[in-house]
Amino acid sequence: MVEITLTNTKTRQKQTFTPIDDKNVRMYVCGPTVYDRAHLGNARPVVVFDILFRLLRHVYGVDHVTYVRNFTDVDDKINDRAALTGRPIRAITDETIAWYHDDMDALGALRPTHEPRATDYIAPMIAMIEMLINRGNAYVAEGHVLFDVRSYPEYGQLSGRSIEDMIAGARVEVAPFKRDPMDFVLWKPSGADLPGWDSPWGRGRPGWHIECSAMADDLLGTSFDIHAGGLDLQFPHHENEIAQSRCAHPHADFAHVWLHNEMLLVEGRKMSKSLGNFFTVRDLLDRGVPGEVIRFVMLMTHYRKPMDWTEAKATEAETTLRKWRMLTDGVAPAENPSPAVVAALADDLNTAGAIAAMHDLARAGDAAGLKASAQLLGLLDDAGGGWISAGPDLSAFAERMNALRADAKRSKDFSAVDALKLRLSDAGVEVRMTPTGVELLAGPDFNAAKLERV
Ligand SMILES: Nc1ncnc2c1ncn2[C@@H]1O[C@H](COP(=O)(O)OP(=O)(O)OP(=O)(O)O)[C@@H](O)[C@H]1O
Ligand SMILES: [Zn+2]
Repeated sequence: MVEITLTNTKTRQKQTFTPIDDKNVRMYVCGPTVYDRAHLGNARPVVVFDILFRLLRHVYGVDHVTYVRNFTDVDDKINDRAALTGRPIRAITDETIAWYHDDMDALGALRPTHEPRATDYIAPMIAMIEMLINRGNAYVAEGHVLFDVRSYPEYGQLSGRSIEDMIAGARVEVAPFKRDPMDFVLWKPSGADLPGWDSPWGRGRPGWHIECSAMADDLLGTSFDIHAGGLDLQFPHHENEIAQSRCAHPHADFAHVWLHNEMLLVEGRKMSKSLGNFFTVRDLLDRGVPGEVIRFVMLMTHYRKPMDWTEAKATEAETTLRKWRMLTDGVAPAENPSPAVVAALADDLNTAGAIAAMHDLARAGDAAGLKASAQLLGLLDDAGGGWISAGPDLSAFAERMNALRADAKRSKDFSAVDALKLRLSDAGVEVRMTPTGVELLAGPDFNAAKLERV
């Protein structure tokens, strides 16, 4: 069996991955808060952990991996959006979830096994909060229920900070009813104009952190293998999830391995909705950047390193994919992906290493091996609609060439034909004259940017 190593944020070490139950490997990834289109930064964890999902399915079997990624469909950002637009909350969340599916499908991400909506899990959240109150880890104050961080001595271990450091470093809301500034909300009261559910503490709604704890517990159990998300969630979100789940189930250990992807940056800063420095996945797709290219660009950087989106990377990705498509067109994939590619992925998801190994396969002319390996990474998939085809559409250029040739035959001046031929071949397009007309073919040096200027 392939040995997988992963960098566990909890231990700060690269460790051999050993599932609790190799017949059911379980992973949870924090999903989006659904009030707006996903930006390119939001797509990074989706693509990165899709690779992990695919690798686990490859190693343990397609039916032996359970992947849960939630939708946070109750949140004050959603309430604000509803108030601003006058639209019903459910219309906003349904529409955003449909967009999310469209956009992430376009990136070739497999749908997780379960995609729970937080609002379908209010009862388990209330049950967990009651448990925390009963065990002395939470208290009721002014219609709120708060988690008492001082009741959990291990609080801060995931991010490796003391409570004092965290107070100093975080902009915590110091509500008068909190015993400690780090205490966080499990439940809060809802006025008549806000979504709310009946609870032992009156009509209200859950805090964000308890949502993930309750959904993970319900769908994966109290101890499971992997919990993942963006690095921006490590503190406080994941720290709080651990505190809630470990206190509610003291004999279980919640997630064994914690994985965090680094951020997608724009000029050195995290791409984020709040900073306003974002563009959406849909913006790129609508501009004609294929989802496969976006996916490839994400995979060019290791998930634990920050990355930028650049046009140069997109061009490099597109050129490589075209080359590989041409090489593998009509070729059946090998039975197994190349061991070098699998080994790179198994080494803490070294996707850049996997790409390098695929370049080696391409150079060696192993088209079947390349195709099987690329498909393990969700690339060169025959099914993907709107993805890069085997070659560019050159029909307009062929027409232009045929028209010029017809003119030239009459005028006996072939200079315009020759000039076009030269520009096409400079863009990597082979020009073949046949008795029935001209045939154009993108060669291995095909360059889309140059073709645009022909
Ligand atoms: N710039 C980024 N790079 C990588 N991952 C990101 C980035 N921004 C958000 N994420 C991740 O996207 C996922 C969805 O998170 P969420 O819907 O809460 O986004 P968000 O935090 O609201 O976005 P923003 O920070 O822009 O408001 C999380 O796993 C989060 O870590
Ligand atoms: Zn979460």
